[in-house]
Amino acid sequence: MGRDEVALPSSGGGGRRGRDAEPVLVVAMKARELGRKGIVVGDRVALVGDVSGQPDTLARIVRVEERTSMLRRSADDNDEVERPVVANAHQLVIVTALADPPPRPRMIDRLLVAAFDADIESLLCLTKSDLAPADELVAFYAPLGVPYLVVSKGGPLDELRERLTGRISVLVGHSGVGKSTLVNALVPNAGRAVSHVNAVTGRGRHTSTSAVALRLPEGGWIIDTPGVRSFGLGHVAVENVLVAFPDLNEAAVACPKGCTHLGDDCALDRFVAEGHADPARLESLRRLLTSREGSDDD
Ligand SMILES: Nc1nc2c(ncn2[C@@H]2O[C@H](COP(=O)(O)OP(=O)(O)OP(=O)(O)O)[C@@H](O)[C@H]2O)c(=O)[nH]1
Ligand SMILES: [Zn+2]
Repeated sequence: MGRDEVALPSSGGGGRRGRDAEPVLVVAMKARELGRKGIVVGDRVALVGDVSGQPDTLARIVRVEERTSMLRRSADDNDEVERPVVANAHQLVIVTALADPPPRPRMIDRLLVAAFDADIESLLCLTKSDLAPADELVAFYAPLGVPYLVVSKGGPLDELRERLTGRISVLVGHSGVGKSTLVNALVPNAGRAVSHVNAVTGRGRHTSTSAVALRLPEGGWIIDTPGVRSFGLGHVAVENVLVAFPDLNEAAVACPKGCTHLGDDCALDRFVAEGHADPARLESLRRLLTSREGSDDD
């Protein structure tokens, strides 16, 4: 049976001191009444029992509050069974090195699709700016309007901090991109504040994925997803990508039923040719739609 760590808001409630204080971490297990309902990192839960957080105490999770968002992935692109990754996140921070390792635009595209599908914001965090310029990558993503930040080891992080404060942010990035460097700079004492939360899915079975929630000193959480190396997108419907393109979405009513928006009979081509939308936007939309197919860890 899984045990989860739950952070209690520190006593003092809404007051300033309350917000800045360290939360109490309570070890809790899912109550039987919850049945098959899974609990994922970021979930807000109701506890009963011993919530003192003292060693060897155990509380029970009796309720999972309604989620404001759910970042999901599927095992692979042919699998339509979606698996929850993080609940209630506000943004997905895609950490990409500008060099060493080189950027992988297809992976970035796929992560953006997952964020669109979850209806959460994205932020491109471009690291290792001492090794390569950001211009090319930034230009590539400009039509999508995704905000970005350029950082380097030892450099200022004010802007990033500002975007993270008071929010729940999921950090994703491949090995070596500098994610740990970033996390250590953002959360001094990361070791102490670490909250290991096991993702429990489906029938109470543990997945191999475990995420780590770290509380930011300024308020807010960053959720590191070390086990999530790839994001299968088999569960993402075309419509869920298209809604992120309001400038094109309306024109799609003229498309044939079940249009993939990739073929010759797609109405979006004419819409753009007639000057109603930016061709670069359609190109980006199609790139994202295409990124959902094929191998997912490229
Ligand atoms: N030149 C340069 N090197 C950096 C920068 N940030 C991190 N590194 C180096 O890149 C290497 C990988 O950094 P990590 O922070 O461990 O990367 P990670 O993404 O956490 O990688 P994993 O731990 O494998 O998941 C280390 O040798 C860092 O010192 C940077 O801005 N510039
Ligand atoms: Zn179409």
